[in-house]
Parts: sequence; C-alpha cells; structure tokens
Amino acid sequence: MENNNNRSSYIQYILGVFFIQHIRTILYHTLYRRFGGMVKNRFYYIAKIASSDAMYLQLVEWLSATQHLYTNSRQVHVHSKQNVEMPLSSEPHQVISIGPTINQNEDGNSSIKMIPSGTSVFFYKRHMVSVTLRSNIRSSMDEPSSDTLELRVYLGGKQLINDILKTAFQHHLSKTEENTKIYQTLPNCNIWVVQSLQRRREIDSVFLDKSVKDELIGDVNTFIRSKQWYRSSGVPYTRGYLLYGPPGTGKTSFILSLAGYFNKQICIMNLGRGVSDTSLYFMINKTPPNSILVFEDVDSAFTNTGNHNHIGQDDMGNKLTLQGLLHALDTLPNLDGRILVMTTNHIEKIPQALLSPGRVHLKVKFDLANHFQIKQMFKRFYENKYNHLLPALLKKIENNTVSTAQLQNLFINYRDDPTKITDSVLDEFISDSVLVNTHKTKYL
Ligand SMILES: Nc1ncnc2c1ncn2[C@@H]1O[C@H](COP(=O)(O)OP(=O)(O)OP(=O)(O)O)[C@@H](O)[C@H]1O
Repeated sequence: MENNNNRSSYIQYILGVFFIQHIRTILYHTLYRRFGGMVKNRFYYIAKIASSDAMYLQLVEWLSATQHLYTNSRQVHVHSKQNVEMPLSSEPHQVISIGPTINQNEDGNSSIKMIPSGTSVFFYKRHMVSVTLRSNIRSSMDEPSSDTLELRVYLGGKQLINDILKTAFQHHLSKTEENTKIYQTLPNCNIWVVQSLQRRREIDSVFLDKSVKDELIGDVNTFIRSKQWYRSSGVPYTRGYLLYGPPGTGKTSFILSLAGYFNKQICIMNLGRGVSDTSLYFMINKTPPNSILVFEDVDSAFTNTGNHNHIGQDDMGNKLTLQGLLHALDTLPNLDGRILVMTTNHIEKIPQALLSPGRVHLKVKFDLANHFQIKQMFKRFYENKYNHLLPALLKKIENNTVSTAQLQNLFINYRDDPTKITDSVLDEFISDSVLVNTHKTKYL
C-alpha cells in the first residue's frame, strides 16, 4: 500500500516537472518571439557578408589592420587571396577572387590577414560592434568557400553599418592606391592573375639619363591627354614603346615606376610560353582597365623557332604566329588607350613588321651606366654622405662599361661603408662586369 502511494507521488512529481518544463518552454518561445524580436531590433542591426562578396575581404583587411578585436578565441582565421581575371567571360574586365591574396605590408613583404574565429568585439564611433566569422567546412578544395562574416552593431542605427562598410572600402582603396598590381598570364590558361602587389616605385628611384626619362614620361603624358584628338582624327588610340638594351639597365624598373607615376597597373605577357593566336587575342582583349601591357623579352618568341609563322604555341599545339600577333595588336578596340611596352636585350631579333611606326611609336635605348647615372645612384644610395669618394670612382669606371644593376650590387655589398670600395675591389668589380656584359651585349 505504502509502495503504491510512493509510486503514484513519484509519477505525479515527474508529470509536474514535465508540465512546468513544458509551460516554461511555451512561455519562453511566445515571449521571446513576441518581445525578443522587438528588443533585438531595437538594440542591434546585423549585416551578413558572404565570402564571395568583394566586401568580405575588404572588411577582413580593415579589421585585421586597424581594429583591436576583443575575443577569447584561440583560433584565428587566415585570409589570403588572389585576384584573377575571369576566363572566357562575356563580361569584359570582370575580376573574380579565387583562393588566396597575399597583401604587402609597408616593407613590401607579404602579409597574411588574420582575424579570430567565432565572435570578437570592437568599438566603432563609441558603439559596440561584434563580428562573427562563420566558416563552413568544404568537402573539397574545388567547392567555393561559403564563409560569412556577421557584423552586429549594438545600440546604433543602420547608418553605422553603412559607415563601417564605407570605412573598410576607403581603407582598401588607400591600400590599392599605394601599390601597383602586377598581372601575369598563366601558361595555357586564358586568365590574368594578380601575381603581386608592388609598392609604387618612385620615378626618382630609377637612374636614367634625364633626356630618356623626360622623353618617355612626356610621351605617355601627351598620349593619355589626347584621347579626344585620337577619337576625332580616327587614329587608333594606342601607343607602343620598345625599351631595348643590355640586361640590368632598368627597363623593367622603369615600367614599374611609369605605372606608379601614372597610377596604372601592369599586365605582363611572355609570348614564348603557352600562348596561341586565339589566346593572345583573347588576353589582349581582356587586359584589365587602366593597365600597361608589357611583352617582356619579346625577342625570346622569335628565337624559339626561327620561323615567324610559328613563334610559339600553347600546350594543345595551337600556334602563335607573327600574323596573329600583329592582327591582335592592330584590330582590338582600345577604349582606354592601350599602352604597350616591349622590352628586349636583342632588338636585332625582332621582325621589322612588329616595330613598324603604327605599332611601336618610340624606341628607347637603355644603355650601361654613364657618369651621370653613377653619380645619381651613388648619391642616393649613400644619402650624399660620401660624395667626396665620387671623383675617384668615376675616374675608374668608364662610361657604359657596367650596368646599373651591377652597380647596385656593389653598393649593396658596401652599403655601410663605401670607403671599403678600394682600388682593388673596384678593379675586380669592373673586370667581372665587363666580362659579363661583353658576353651578353649582342644588341644593337
Ligand atoms: N637604371 C636603374 N635605376 C635603378 N635601379 C636599376 C636600374 N637598372 C637596374 N636597376 C636595378 O637592377 C635590378 C634589375 O633591373 P631591371 O630588371 O629593371 O633591369 P632590366 O633592364 O629590365 O633587365 P633585363 O633586360 O634583364 O630584363 C633591379 O633590382 C633594379 O632595381
């Protein structure tokens, strides 16, 4: 009897607990739904940004560079990304992000962006903001990442979210403006890839004869300003340059500084590797806007086969021919005004057709260092502290015997103390350099 009583009070107790739990759940859900949403809407706004959105990386970049994130997470999310021009897209100049981009820091070194996984908090305009990184595990590397970044602004208006996004965008712009993007084609792939972001190179950091520098900068400047003239006169809005001369004389460096000076990007193509007539046409057509197209070591294409009807090919065996190259250069529309710069150590190997006045408007020789360049370089390198050593140096190094790259090497080796560049050091340097240059200098 007592046992039965115990059992029924036990059942009653269980039912009671169950009933109370049930009522609590119903009350919780009803109240939460009814009032929680209201409270939530009053207290915070959320913006969700998918990793496929361009804004995602801009935010990550800004957060990791400028915000001190409070978090107890011991896990960080690493971001790097590469911008790739969309292959075979009907939309011109579309840029997509696939995989990692390595950003560069002040020193020009690569830096990878990291922000903590989970939720972190920071303060923006005196408002608390939380940022939650939700990452979904991908089953394979081919599957696009579907991470999201959730931005939650507490006790602030929607405007605050707008402000944060705008600030991140401005930050991104300022970073991009400090750098020059270097695009390259991948062999056998019809895509432009951002190969690196280089800190803008100052024109003054390239030591050239003043006349050479002024002529080139002046010409590009006139070209950029003459869009209307080209339109009204019906002349194709293109400008072609050939920079030729021995290795290490500053051709590539000058292109980089030119791009920085005119706030342009650089697209480098190597005609000798994995390019066919069709892909060349496609890639020139897809050159990202506001960029300088560069055919580096253009002679290499013409030494590959010795046959101008077959100057290269892709992996499928599709040919690149001189006609195909000329056709692409002559027929593609140039809304932006195409600037093409070709470089070579062997001008004599380039067919005249490619150098015709409609294709190459200016040929500029980059020669071995003359005394003007040596002086400029020495003064800049040693910050005018050792100018008294210059006369002896110039007496030893004759005009046009060593390259600026070789000189740069010498100065780097003695960067702390140029007084250690003794006569015997100089003699050895000059004879080594001359030996190398006479072997390589088979250009006109
Ligand atoms: N005129 C110059 N002014 C400043 N730096 C130079 C100059 N020439 C060469 N250098 C330095 O030497 C190195 C190689 O130079 P760069 O690649 O510009 O030469 P290049 O003429 O393009 O050579 P190549 O014909 O082999 O492609 C770079 O580190 C660059 O900074």
